[in-house]
Amino acid sequence: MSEHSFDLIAIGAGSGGLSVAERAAAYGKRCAVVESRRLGGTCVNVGCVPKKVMWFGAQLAHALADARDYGFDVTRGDFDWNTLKTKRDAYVSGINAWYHTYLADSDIAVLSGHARFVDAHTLEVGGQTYTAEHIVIATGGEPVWPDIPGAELGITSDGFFELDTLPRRTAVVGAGYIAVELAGVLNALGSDVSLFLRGDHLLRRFDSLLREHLTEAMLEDGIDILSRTQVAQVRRAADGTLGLFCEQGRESGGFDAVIWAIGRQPSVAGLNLEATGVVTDAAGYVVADAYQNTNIEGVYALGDVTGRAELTPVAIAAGRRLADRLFGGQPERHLSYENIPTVVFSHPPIGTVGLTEDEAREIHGSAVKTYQTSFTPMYHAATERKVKTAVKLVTVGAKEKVLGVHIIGQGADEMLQGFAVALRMGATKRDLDDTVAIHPTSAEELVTLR
Ligand SMILES: Cc1cc2nc3c(=O)[nH]c(=O)nc-3n(C[C@H](O)[C@H](O)[C@H](O)COP(=O)(O)OP(=O)(O)OC[C@H]3O[C@@H](n4cnc5c(N)ncnc54)[C@H](O)[C@@H]3O)c2cc1C
Ligand SMILES: NC(=O)c1ccc[n+]([C@@H]2O[C@H](COP(=O)([O-])OP(=O)(O)OC[C@H]3O[C@@H](n4cnc5c(N)ncnc54)[C@H](O)[C@@H]3O)[C@@H](O)[C@H]2O)c1
Repeated sequence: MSEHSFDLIAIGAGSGGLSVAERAAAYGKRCAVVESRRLGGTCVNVGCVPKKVMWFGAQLAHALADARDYGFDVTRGDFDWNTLKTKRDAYVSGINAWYHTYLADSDIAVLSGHARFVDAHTLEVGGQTYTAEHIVIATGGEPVWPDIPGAELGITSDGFFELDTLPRRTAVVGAGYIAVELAGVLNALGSDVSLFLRGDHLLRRFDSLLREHLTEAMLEDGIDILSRTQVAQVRRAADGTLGLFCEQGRESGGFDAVIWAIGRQPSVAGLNLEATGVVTDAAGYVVADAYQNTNIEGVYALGDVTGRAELTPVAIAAGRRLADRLFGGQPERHLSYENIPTVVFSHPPIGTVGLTEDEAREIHGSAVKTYQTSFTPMYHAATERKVKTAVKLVTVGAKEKVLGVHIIGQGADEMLQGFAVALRMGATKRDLDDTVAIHPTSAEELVTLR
């Protein structure tokens, strides 16, 4: 095999591309990843990792507010954005560097540059051609910018991670994961945040219990939530601040930053997919079947570029399973996209897996039974600030098989994983009831629901 010929090339060294190449290499295959930017992709550089560091900072800000109630003589004092940003960026750079060493140690070639298909088995990167029997499109996605006058005055989540100072006033536009998470972080760290929703609710696809509790908590934290407000224009005022002009005639000014969090789109520009005949859908996502096959033999797609459950562990799981299937003698191995647990790192966090109540009722009608409770967790017994926790179980049939577990509240992020295992194994309400509670915790409410 020449140095330009591989068993497998992954385009994109993000969660998906790295995992498929890593697993394929473990089977003794000759692999390469192509990356035009930094190793690690969205999650490591402008996604989960730096976001979670900021979320920890925000959690600490909330804890500082509670500390006096626990007897500590502390005042909030100044917050130095630069300290947090510098430590966060150093942590991310450390992961980038670790990947370089790890890939070299794993005998996985890194081809730096933008990949462009020449044909289904040939790529051009930096003027050089490379061939592989198997090519995996794992190019991920990028933020959507609105097509309105003044859009360029705002930033996206990528720009959020470049901010050198904490904006005094921030407008966040959107209602999904990113809008909710960034609004929560900025607010906790001291920015005056307004959240502009196009529709009525944030996190539209989530269970209503989660939506309602989060809205209440965000309002309580001082975030201004403007629903049914479609931003039509951004203008810079004479004092340098930004103003939003909305279709509904509303105007809102004085912002130091406007963050577009209105969704993401697949990164397929410049890939020259036409040379392969690989089919994309109307939104540009690469169409892949349950086995990550595209319509062209030897070309696969996984992760965000396929538009399904855009989460890091999903891209990783799809990549590993694809390598197991191609090289590990497991011809049926593939990822089930059902019952994928997910956490929104809001304040408080949300953990959710399975069907929402509305989805379950649509499928199973009156066979659905739900259990729910809402309470003030013990942590807040001593604090003036009260943030509620709420849980809901969605079950079906006489055996009350659990179809959905929905949690919002302190610790929900760490609570969910085990319940996701139970749901995957087909747990019933009785199984939860028969599990002895852990006391005193919030999680015990899920095994004591009546
Ligand atoms: C702000 C934010 C927060 C998030 N938080 C979470 C979270 O908490 N938990 C979670 O599970 N998920 C989170 N996600 C989602 C997660 O980051 C993605 O689902 C995950 O990174 C997808 O992995 P991927 O491999 O499909 O794509 P990516 O990680 O996007 O990797 C694709 C890579 O391909 C490269 N590339 C693209 N085109 C080419 C080309 N033609 N040639 C060479 N290289 C190319 C890109 O530079 C990129 O590095 C978050 C996302 C964002 C934006
Ligand atoms: N904690 C996590 O795991 C996490 C965190 C961040 C992102 N992600 C992943 O990344 C994906 C993308 O996140 P996202 O927040 O960009 O997308 P999203 O799809 O979750 O939300 C996009 C939001 O923008 C709104 N919107 C769309 N066009 C608009 C417009 N013109 N004006 C106003 N609002 C508009 C939509 O109604 C929606 O609420 C998520 O779906 C998720 O899979 C995961």
